[in-house]
Formats: sequence, C-alpha cells, structure tokens
Amino acid sequence: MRTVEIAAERPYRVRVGAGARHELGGLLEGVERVAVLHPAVLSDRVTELVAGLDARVTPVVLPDAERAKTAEVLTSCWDALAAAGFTRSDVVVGVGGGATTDLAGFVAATMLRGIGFVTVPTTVLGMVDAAVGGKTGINLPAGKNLVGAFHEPLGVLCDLELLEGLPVEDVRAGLAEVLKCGFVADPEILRLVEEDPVDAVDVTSPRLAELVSRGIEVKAGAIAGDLREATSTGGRIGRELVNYGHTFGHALERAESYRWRHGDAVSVGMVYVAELAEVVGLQPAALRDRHREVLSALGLPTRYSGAGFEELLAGMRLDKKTRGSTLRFVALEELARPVILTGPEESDLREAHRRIG
Ligand SMILES: NC(=O)c1ccc[n+]([C@@H]2O[C@H](COP(=O)([O-])OP(=O)(O)OC[C@H]3O[C@@H](n4cnc5c(N)ncnc54)[C@H](O)[C@@H]3O)[C@@H](O)[C@H]2O)c1
Ligand SMILES: O=C(O)C(=O)C[C@@H](O)[C@H](O)[C@H](O)COP(=O)(O)O
Ligand SMILES: [Zn+2]
Repeated sequence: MRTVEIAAERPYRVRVGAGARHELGGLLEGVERVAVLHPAVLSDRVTELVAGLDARVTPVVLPDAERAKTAEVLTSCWDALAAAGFTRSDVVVGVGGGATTDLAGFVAATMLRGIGFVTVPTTVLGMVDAAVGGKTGINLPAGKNLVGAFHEPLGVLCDLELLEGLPVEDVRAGLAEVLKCGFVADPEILRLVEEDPVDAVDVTSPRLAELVSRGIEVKAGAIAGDLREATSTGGRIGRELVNYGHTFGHALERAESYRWRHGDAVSVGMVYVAELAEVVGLQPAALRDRHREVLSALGLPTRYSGAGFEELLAGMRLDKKTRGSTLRFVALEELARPVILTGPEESDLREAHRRIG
C-alpha cells in the first residue's frame, strides 16, 4: 500500500493499493450518519463496503456519469440528507468515478455550509485526479464545471481492486489524465506507456499501479500551496498545471452536450494545445508528434471535427483560466517545461483547430 500526503489546510492522505477500501471504517470512526453517493452499477460494491460500518448509512443512487453533475441531482441529494437528519458531524462518502465524486463533494461542501467528505474512487481517472484535491461541482448547459466549490476530502481510498470490471474505454480515458501528468511534469509516465501500452490498460498490472501512483504524485505536487488555483505568478505555475488540455477539452465536452468521456476530450485538448504551441513558435514539432503518438498508442482520440470553431471558441472563453476577454492556456515549451500562453491571436487558435480536424 502506498500513501501520498496532501498538504491541505487540513492535511489528508491518499491510500493507494489493493484492499484500501477496508480503511473506510477507520476514517469514519465516531461518525453517526453517513450518506454513500454512488451510481447504480456499484450498488453491490457499496453493500459490501458499508457492511461493517458502525454509522447509520443512507445510500443515495445517482444517475450515471455526467448526468449526476446537475443542479436537479444536487437538490435531490440535499433533500435526502435533510430527511436523514444530517448534522455537521456527519459525512458524505462518494463511491464512483469523477462525476460521482465531483457531485458528492459539492453536496458535502454545501450541506449545512460544509460537512465531512470521503472519496472512494472506482475509476482510473477518479483515483489519479478527481477524488484528490477538493475541486467539486456540477456542469451547466452553458459550460463544464461552471458551479462548484473547493472542499477537500478527509481522506481518499484508491483501491485498485475496485477497477476490476471497469470498461477498457474508461481505463483509457483515465490514462489520458495520467499522460497529461507525464507531459507537464513526469516524463517517466510517457515512457511507461510507450514501452507497453497493452500492459498499461490492464488494471491488474504493476505498470498500471505505478502509473496511478505517479499521476497522484503529480497532482499532489500541483495543488500543494495552491489549493484554490490562485497563483500562477511569474515563472511558477501552480495548480493550473493539471489543467493542461482542458481549455479545448471542456469546450469540446460542452459542444457534445457532455456525451464524450472527459478523458477522451482532454486527449484531443492536449493535441489542440500542442498544435497551438507549435503554431505560435513555442514548442518543437517533435513534441507535438509525441502527443499524437502516445495518445494513439492507447487508442485515445487525437482528432475532432464535430463542432465548428466559433462554438468551440465560445466554450473556451468560459474556461476558468480566462481573465476578462484574454484566453490563457497551459502550454509546453519543452517536455515537462510548462508555461502560461496568454492571449494567443484568434488566427492561431483557428489554425490549431484546422490542424486537429
Ligand atoms: N474534481 C477534479 O479535480 C476532477 C479531475 C478530473 C476529472 N473530473 C471530472 O470527473 C469526471 C470524469 O470522471 P470519470 O472518467 O471517472 O467518469 P465517470 O464518473 O462518468 O465514470 C465513468 C463510467 O464508469 C462507471 N464506473 C465507475 N466505476 C466503475 C467500476 N469500478 N466498474 C464499472 N463501471 C464503473 C460509471 O458508472 C460511468 O459510467 C468528469 O465530470 C470530470 O469533469 C474532476
Ligand atoms: O484539479 C485540478 O485543478 C484540475 O484542473 C484537474 C482537471 O483534470 C479536472 O478536470 C478539473 O475538474 C478541471 O477543473 P476546471 O476548474 O477546469 O473546471
Ligand atoms: Zn480533467
């Protein structure tokens, strides 16, 4: 079992390894009521998970995937917790992928103005990214994650055994976020995938376990000292580092009405910003090519010709890194040398779009 320490206001631990789920009872010691939010596909897992808990458990079944991240679902969760008599010492547990833990975290952040929250991620993406770091929220039709709060969990249990049964498409999508960490900070991640992409998507392989741990380490480093994504100053990039590929990725998700997997959209988003960085003369072409090659090796998408440029540009303007009418991208000048690319010309944005089509 590995442990990654998160240096939050109230520090917490990410436990990674087979059997980590059995530590849930310890995290909830002395807690009277627990709401376990999860998608229907995990109902049996949740029954097993809560069997030994001392607390009174309120299970709340959420709609699947992005359909959980809506204001209607949020309201129904508030009602369920109120009906169960929740108090400030009670806890919300999110068991599922990133969509589940984003919604569960926002329920915890807002109920009674903030109660405890634990994440038990069951997707690769949840483990390496969504369940760690306290970004919680919902989507609006107008844009991805437009409403939310920063609310750190009390603990994160990444039990690799819970990945068994996860569709391979979702394993790949999660690895897009891991490759993101490889490009911005840890090139060994890229090497591990390039060496054996088939082994990388095998959820029982030591390679996948290594990739998950490395992804979490990069995320922990990015959020340390910048939990609220407030400081990318001078040469230092704070938490925005792990938003690489998301400016275009989120615009794509919005254009596709959230029917794309998030990781797939981030995959295309990384190619977009790699093209953009090359168009503006920031990044060598070989690095752009490496994006396409390693993402394709995993079977991830690298092209998109759905929505038109104007619609995607409108989506990118809603990105949280945007300041006023100035778009800001996390881009690379070299592998693992990220910079903020501020206010690129519209003609360059358009050319990068043409190149991924
Ligand atoms: N808060 C953050 O920092 C952060 C970081 C990255 C992504 N996200 C968000 O996470 C979401 C994407 O997360 P995701 O890729 O995990 O998708 P997801 O939560 O939609 O899960 C993908 C699918 O896998 C199913 N599933 C989950 N665990 C399973 C298991 N063990 N076995 C079988 N099926 C299982 C789910 O029901 C769903 O259908 C997006 O909304 C994205 O915006 C948030
Ligand atoms: O934790 C972060 O910070 C990230 O940006 C991680 C992203 O992978 C994640 O998709 C996050 O939800 C994006 O946040 P947003 O602020 O761009 O909505
Ligand atoms: Zn993401």
